[in-house]
Amino acid sequence: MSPEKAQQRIEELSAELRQHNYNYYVLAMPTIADIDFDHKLAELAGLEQQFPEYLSPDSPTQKVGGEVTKEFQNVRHRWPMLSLGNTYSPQELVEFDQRVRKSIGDNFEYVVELKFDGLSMSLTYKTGQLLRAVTRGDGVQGDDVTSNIRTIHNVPKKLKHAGYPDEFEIRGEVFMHRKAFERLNNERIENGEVPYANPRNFASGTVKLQDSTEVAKRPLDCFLYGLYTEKQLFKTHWESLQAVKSWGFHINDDSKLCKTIDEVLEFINHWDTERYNLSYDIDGIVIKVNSYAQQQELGFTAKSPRWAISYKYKAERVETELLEVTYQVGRTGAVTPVANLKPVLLAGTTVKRATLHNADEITERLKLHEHDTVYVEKGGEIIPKIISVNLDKRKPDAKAIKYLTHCPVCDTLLERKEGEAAWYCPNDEGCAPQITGKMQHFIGRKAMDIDGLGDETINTLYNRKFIRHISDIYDLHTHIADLKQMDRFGEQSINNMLDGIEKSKQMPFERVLFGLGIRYVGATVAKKLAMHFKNIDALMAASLEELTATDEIGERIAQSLTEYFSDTQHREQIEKLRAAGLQLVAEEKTIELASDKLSGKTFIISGTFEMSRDELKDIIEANGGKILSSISAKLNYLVAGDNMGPAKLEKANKLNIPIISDAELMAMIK
Ligand SMILES: NC(=O)c1ccc[n+]([C@@H]2O[C@H](COP(=O)([O-])OP(=O)(O)OC[C@H]3O[C@@H](n4cnc5c(N)ncnc54)[C@H](O)[C@@H]3O)[C@@H](O)[C@H]2O)c1
Ligand SMILES: [Zn+2]
Repeated sequence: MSPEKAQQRIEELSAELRQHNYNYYVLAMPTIADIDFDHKLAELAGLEQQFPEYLSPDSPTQKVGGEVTKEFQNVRHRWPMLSLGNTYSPQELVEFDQRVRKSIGDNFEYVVELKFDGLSMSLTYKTGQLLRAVTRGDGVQGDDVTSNIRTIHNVPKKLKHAGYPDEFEIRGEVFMHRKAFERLNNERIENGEVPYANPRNFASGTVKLQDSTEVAKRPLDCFLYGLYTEKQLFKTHWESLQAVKSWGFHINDDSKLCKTIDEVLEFINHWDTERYNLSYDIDGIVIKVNSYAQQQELGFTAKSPRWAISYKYKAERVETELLEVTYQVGRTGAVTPVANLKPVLLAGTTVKRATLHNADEITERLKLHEHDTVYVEKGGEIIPKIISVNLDKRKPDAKAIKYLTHCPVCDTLLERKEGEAAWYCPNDEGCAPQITGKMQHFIGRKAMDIDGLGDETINTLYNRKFIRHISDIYDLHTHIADLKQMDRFGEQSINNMLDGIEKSKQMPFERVLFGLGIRYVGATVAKKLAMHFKNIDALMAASLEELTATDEIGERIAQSLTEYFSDTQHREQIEKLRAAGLQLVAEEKTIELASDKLSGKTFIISGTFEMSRDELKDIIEANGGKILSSISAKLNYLVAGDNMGPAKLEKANKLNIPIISDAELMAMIK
């Protein structure tokens, strides 16, 4: 390769890899497979070695790929958080072993550990208490995400046993178990949100959330695997692992001491198949020289230690033919493309379909053509994914696949909102899968929970034209004679169904609100809205500003609500539900603590608490206190929770305003 060509390719690869780093670390939405990323990185490293004059100090080969964000306070790491060299080939592991032997001789051991597929976290403890949790960031500085990490059950907030140093840092991996991932991702799909591709991305996206009460709802776990102390306490990594375990840290028990590289390879072989039996994803094995003295002798490169390496498993990948792309319309009207494949065996199961997520996946990322030969991969995920197209096998006259312009069911022109990935069918009152989907959502367990009425019955009743709208469910009792004529619909089942429907009229307002299926209004949001606005009329009358001023309601939800309520058909539905006797007013919570103990006092509530801010506000007002809208000299108390903005804190300090916790507030009214 000529130097000009090399320089050009180096620049090209660097730019591309930087973009992938951003997608992966910052957005938690990577667009290429790890193995392809690693191949490109290896290609770049090779070129830089051959043409060192073009090696830039900020090349992706020289720096950890992540970055810090503006949303969190940035903290400098006491010890840089580096990456790990990696390989997919056993031969290269043998070469790694030879390099180590050349440097430190033959008298050493390895510790082999599972490589958990999550995001790395540095925890600092002082006098046995968790002081700080920081992401790796760019390796030099990370984001302070302490209040989010505090929600993780397996991260000790306070250590029980003595023996630990006064201050130390411990590093580990934060991850999400596959089961939790599936459950939460399905909820996202139900709420019309973009699902995450795998548990790693979900964990990574969660740790970066601004709201730790939301983080608390998404179960994360954490394995610790590295102790850092000012004074060296142990001679080996293995000893330190045993010690931190006795201090109360969650360490993984599958780690092993190995004397030879053959033992290491055996461990790798064992976990190649055994990993599918774990409840979480691993993407490889980490091999570390055990002795700290020998680690020091080996030292570091700019980006990773020379005393460790990771062996990464190739995700199982097969080639097959794309038969056709079909489309599903969900209850929110989102149109989801699905790739129908020529059946092929992959990781023990026959694969016939793969997710395509959205239009960009077809026309931008994969640029799919009719009858393309595609590579399908199944990582930890359940639903396989098309990784790329084998261009060599594309027929020259193959036509590019175009995304639909019209709804596959009702033929309405599809719409896409700015900044959103999905196309929607806007015909929500006339498009069959949207109508039945909405009714199925309404009767679902988390909404009206109607006994005796299931998804299949909804379909049948819809096809028989008994129900077209949610409100029609409450008219079913007028059709008993007709219902009895239906196949497999006996008197008993009809009675059960009507009983269930009657009972649902007592479901609280928040459930009804969730049941309406307004886009982005999940169960939690519905609860917040019900608590804040108290009844449907106040909610329907609320302006965008009033909505966004509500605890945890952002622009996107507010917009969706105003749009929903501006539709006359939706308003008619609500009136019918009201006439049927459903609960459209929140139950008044009796606040037993009511008193005048706070009368004449003013408060501002900031940050997140165990109870919602609205609940706290109600308690303050019920006891005679007043809520102010901004910090001024008139303010008596700032009630501060987790994650309060630094600006507010600074202002309160400047004005010398007492900052109290929710517990202190409760003590004031006792
Ligand atoms: N697909 C993409 O777009 C994309 C983009 C950037 C990076 N990546 C992937 O990420 C890799 C680079 O990421 P990286 O720099 O975090 O390196 P890495 O993931 O290859 O290895 C380092 C990390 O491993 C983790 N780890 C898990 N178990 C561990 C254990 N037992 N001991 C020590 N560390 C352990 C730690 O978080 C550590 O930071 C690339 O090789 C690539 O596969 C993919
Ligand atoms: Zn439609």
